[in-house]
Amino acid sequence: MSQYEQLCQRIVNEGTWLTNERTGQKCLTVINAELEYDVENKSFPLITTRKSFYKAAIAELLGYLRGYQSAAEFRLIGCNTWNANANENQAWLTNPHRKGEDDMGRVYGVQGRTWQKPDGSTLDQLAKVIDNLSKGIDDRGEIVTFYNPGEFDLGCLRPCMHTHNFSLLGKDLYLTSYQRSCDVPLGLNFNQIQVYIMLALVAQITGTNPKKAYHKIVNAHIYENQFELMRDVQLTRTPFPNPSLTINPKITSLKDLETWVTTDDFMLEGYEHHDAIVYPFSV
Ligand SMILES: Nc1nc(=O)c2c([nH]1)NC[C@@H]1CN(c3ccc(C(=O)N[C@@H](CCC(=O)O)C(=O)O)cc3)CN21
Ligand SMILES: O=c1ccn([C@H]2C[C@H](O)[C@@H](COP(=O)(O)O)O2)c(=O)[nH]1
Repeated sequence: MSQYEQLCQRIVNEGTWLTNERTGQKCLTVINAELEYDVENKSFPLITTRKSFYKAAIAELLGYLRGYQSAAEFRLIGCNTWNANANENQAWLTNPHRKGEDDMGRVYGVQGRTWQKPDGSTLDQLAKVIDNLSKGIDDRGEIVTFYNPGEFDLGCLRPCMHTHNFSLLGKDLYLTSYQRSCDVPLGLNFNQIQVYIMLALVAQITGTNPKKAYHKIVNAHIYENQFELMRDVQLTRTPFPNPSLTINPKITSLKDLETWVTTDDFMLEGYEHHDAIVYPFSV
């Protein structure tokens, strides 16, 4: 079993059923999961016990790095994951801060690229980190955080994977990413790809060597309408070895990421997988 399936099995064996008020669903839940990705050896953590639509996960990350605020911008680059939270969640639809169709509000990349300061100016957390790492500097606060409790009412959802903390040891780059809440059948399929690529990409554009990425999850859950598919279908399958991912070496700056990079600049080799499983999504 790979670490992903081990976590799924642990939830099935040891989880506690909790009712989630926001979605009205019960979730089988465990607390504290720690995953590790070997970026140095290009072992790409892609789910193999079902087909992964990994390009959408890469597009979602690109949208965060660009500071997108609209589900329409995400759709244009091949990612449909924000349509429901932007347009179908009742609490957000009636929120006076919502700026109309597809607006997600001040979530994720909006915080990462334009954190509002008290004087009315904004702070670009990602640019600061990339600038420092490019100069070989780690001030022990190379952090990009999307978690801004003072602005939760300005966004459609609180960020789940909320903080990325980089560390430099000489030329070697590490990443520790923190996630408060994880939909293991759907969200984690995307989030593990994103943590891996976040380290690989930032290393590439800062001229450092990617080593390991550490992914720390607090609340890891399976929704009740996903449970049987997970236990009786996905967990009965044997995983294939991890595929490997190559990133276009022409990507060398944050500007490149903001302007011309697409999901075609991420090339996958050796992806063997079982059939697709369509898990229900709770808004
Ligand atoms: N309940 C819930 N779970 C999540 O994982 C989640 C949210 N809400 N809200 C915000 C984002 C949106 N995310 C999503 C949303 C949908 C898929 C999804 O449907 N994935 C499909 C394939 C999607 C495709 O074809 O592009 C899958 O089978 O993995 C994944 C992540 C992750 N986040
Ligand atoms: O990147 C993401 C974004 C969201 N999720 C999941 C985790 C939860 O199931 C929902 C968010 O609901 P909250 O009530 O705000 O916790 O979305 C994810 O796994 N990964």
